[in-house]
Parts: sequence; C-alpha cells; structure tokens
Amino acid sequence: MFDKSTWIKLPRNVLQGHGVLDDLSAAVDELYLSGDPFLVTSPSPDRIAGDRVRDQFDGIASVSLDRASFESVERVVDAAREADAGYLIALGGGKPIDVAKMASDRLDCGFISVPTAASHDGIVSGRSSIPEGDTRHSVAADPPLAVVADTELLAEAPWELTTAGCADIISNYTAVKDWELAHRLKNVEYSEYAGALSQMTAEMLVGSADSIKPGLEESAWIVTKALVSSGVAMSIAGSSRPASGAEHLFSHQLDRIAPGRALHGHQVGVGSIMTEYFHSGARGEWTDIRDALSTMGAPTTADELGIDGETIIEALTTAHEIRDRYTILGNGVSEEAAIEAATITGVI
Ligand SMILES: NC(=O)c1ccc[n+]([C@@H]2O[C@H](COP(=O)([O-])OP(=O)(O)OC[C@H]3O[C@@H](n4cnc5c(N)ncnc54)[C@H](O)[C@@H]3O)[C@@H](O)[C@H]2O)c1
Ligand SMILES: O=P(O)(O)OC[C@@H](O)CO
Ligand SMILES: [Zn+2]
Repeated sequence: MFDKSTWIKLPRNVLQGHGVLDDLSAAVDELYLSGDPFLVTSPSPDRIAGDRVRDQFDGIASVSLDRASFESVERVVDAAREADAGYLIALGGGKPIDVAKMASDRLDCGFISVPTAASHDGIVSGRSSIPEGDTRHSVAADPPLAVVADTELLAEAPWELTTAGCADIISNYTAVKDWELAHRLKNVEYSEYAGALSQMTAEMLVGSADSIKPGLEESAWIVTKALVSSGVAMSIAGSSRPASGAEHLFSHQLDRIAPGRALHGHQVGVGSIMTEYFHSGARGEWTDIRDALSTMGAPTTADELGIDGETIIEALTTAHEIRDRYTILGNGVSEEAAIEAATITGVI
C-alpha cells in the first residue's frame, strides 16, 4: 500500500520591495482574516517602523519585547487574548518574529512577518527558536501567513544584520551535506527538492556577491529573496534540515555558553567553514565558504566574532549534544581534531 503523505505549509503572500510596508494592510485584507490585529515588536523596530504599522491599523494594541523567552511568549498570549485579537503582526528582527510565531501557535491564530532586518531565514520559516535556561527550543510552528519585506527599511538596518543573513544562507551548503550524510548513514528522510532548492539558493547568493554592498538597496533585495527561498525549502522539507546542520549545532551551543556575543548568521557562517573542513578535508571547499563570507563582509574568525578560541573549541566539541540531529560531527569530535580544524581554517 502507498502510505506516504505530506503537508507543505507556505506563506500565502510574500511582498518584497521598496516601500511595501505601506501595503501591509492591503496584504492583510487579501488574507480574509477575522478579528483585530495585535502588534508584537521590540524597541528599535518599534521606533523605526511602529508608527507606519499603527497608521494602517487604527488603535492596534501592541507589546514591545526586550528578549525572546517563554515569558515573552506568555506575555504576548495574555495581551493578545485580552485585546481579543484575531491575528498577530510581528515587526522586527528574529526575536519578536520568533515570539509571535510561537504565540500564534498557542493562540491558534495566524501571524504576519514584517522583518526590519534581513538577518536570517527565520523571518519566513515555520520554526521558532526560543532560548530557555541552558538550552534552546527550536520548535515546529506554522510559517507566517504573509511576509512583508520592505527593502528600503531593510537596507537602512545596520549592515552586520544583512551580512548575518548572507552567512545564514551560505551555511546551507554544509547543512545540505549533513542532511545527505544523515540520509545515507541513518536513513533520515531526505527531500531532493528541498535539498536542491536550499543549495541553489546559496549558489545564487554567492553568484550575486558583487552586488551585495552596504548602502545598496539591491543587497537587501537579493538577501531577502534568498531568505524567502531558504524558508520555502524548510517548508517543503517540513523541518529545518535543508538550512540547519552541524554549523547550526555549533551556533546553538555558542548561544548557550557565550550568549549574546555574535549574531546567529555570523556564528553559523564560521561554523560552516569548520564543518566543511570536516566534510572535505584540508584541500576541500572550506576556502570557498570562507572567501564567500569574507567577500560579503561576514566574520570568518573567532576574533571577528568576538569569541575566544577556547570557547570555539568547547562549542565545536559539544555541539553534537544539542539535539538529536545526525551530522558530520557524529557522536562528537575530539578536542585535538577540533583544534586542528579551527587552526587550519584560520578560525582560531
Ligand atoms: N526561527 C528560526 O528559524 C530562527 C532562525 C535563526 C535565528 N533565530 C532566532 O532569531 C534571533 C536572532 O535574530 P536577529 O539576529 O534578527 O536578532 P534580534 O531580533 O535580536 O535583532 C538584532 C538587533 O537588531 C535590532 N534591529 C532589528 N532591525 C533593526 C533595524 N532596522 N534598525 C536598527 N536595529 C534593528 C534589534 O532591535 C536587535 O537589537 C535569535 O533568538 C535566534 O535564535 C530564529
Ligand atoms: O532549526 P534550527 O537549527 O533553529 O535552524 C533554523 C534556521 O536557523 C536555519 O537557518
Ligand atoms: Zn539559521
């Protein structure tokens, strides 16, 4: 009997371009949602663009969050219930978007993603990543009903947020290699479509490297397109596998042992250099990954991340413990092997 089935959840409307924030209410109208909107944001995005949202939704209730946490999710759930909201609008970087994503799951309502930074593919994905104590929960949730990515706004964001988005996409190279490896060694389910889309997204971004420069709105356009495409790959796969392998385990571990030092995308980029070394050796493609990151202005060393070498080694040797996801790290790399990889690749 043929018993396979799949359920692919994707955003229904993706608006991207100069000034599209002012089309937010039109994009929402197209979704035929009922009830009032509720705005979830954080201080800087609220200051930068909150009023442009409020101007389109008269009297919209809101919360501004300082951090992503389960407490923040509860705060949003309570406030949105109090306001009798029908759906959420998340305005900001990854933190308010992740909190709104998880809160909308709890509230059983939809949410709209309005990124103010092209900093990672969580702005489109159906995964929410919330730290709790010593660990980080990356949980399945529904992707946004719509994404409204205003390239004018994104181009004005601090440049390092955009280079973090670039690095999150470049890390797809090693994520796909890890996924293929897990398929071959552990019979993990693999989607050719999702793997190919994720890899092609990284290739196209690297191919556009010359147009990715600070002050160019086209950079925000190229990076956002790639983030959307990577998010779609995750939706097709029904997991973050196409965009998250050992380099992400390394970054999640850094978030535990050295929280708040560097951006998610920058950490996974540096992780990707080292995990590519593990995949293909000293003469392998890790130099391509390092050079692509460097061309786009993303960090390639521990120093540039602002993290000391010892912490890098600790994260690399313990990353496999983060979650049950088979990667090139297997059951863990030894300290000697980690030091060698980090040294040969110039990370430390
Ligand atoms: N759900 C997922 O799949 C996924 C993927 C990657 C990362 N994440 C999570 O996202 C979070 C990190 O996201 P992030 O890097 O966007 O961090 P963030 O949301 O904390 O934003 C970084 C900083 O940039 C500021 N900012 C945002 N837009 C700005 C703008 N236009 N101008 C000036 N400042 C602006 C924010 O206020 C914040 O201080 C982490 O919690 C991470 O775990 C989730
Ligand atoms: O599932 P995780 O590891 O949080 O990855 C999601 C996203 O960061 C992929 O780029
Ligand atoms: Zn990522």
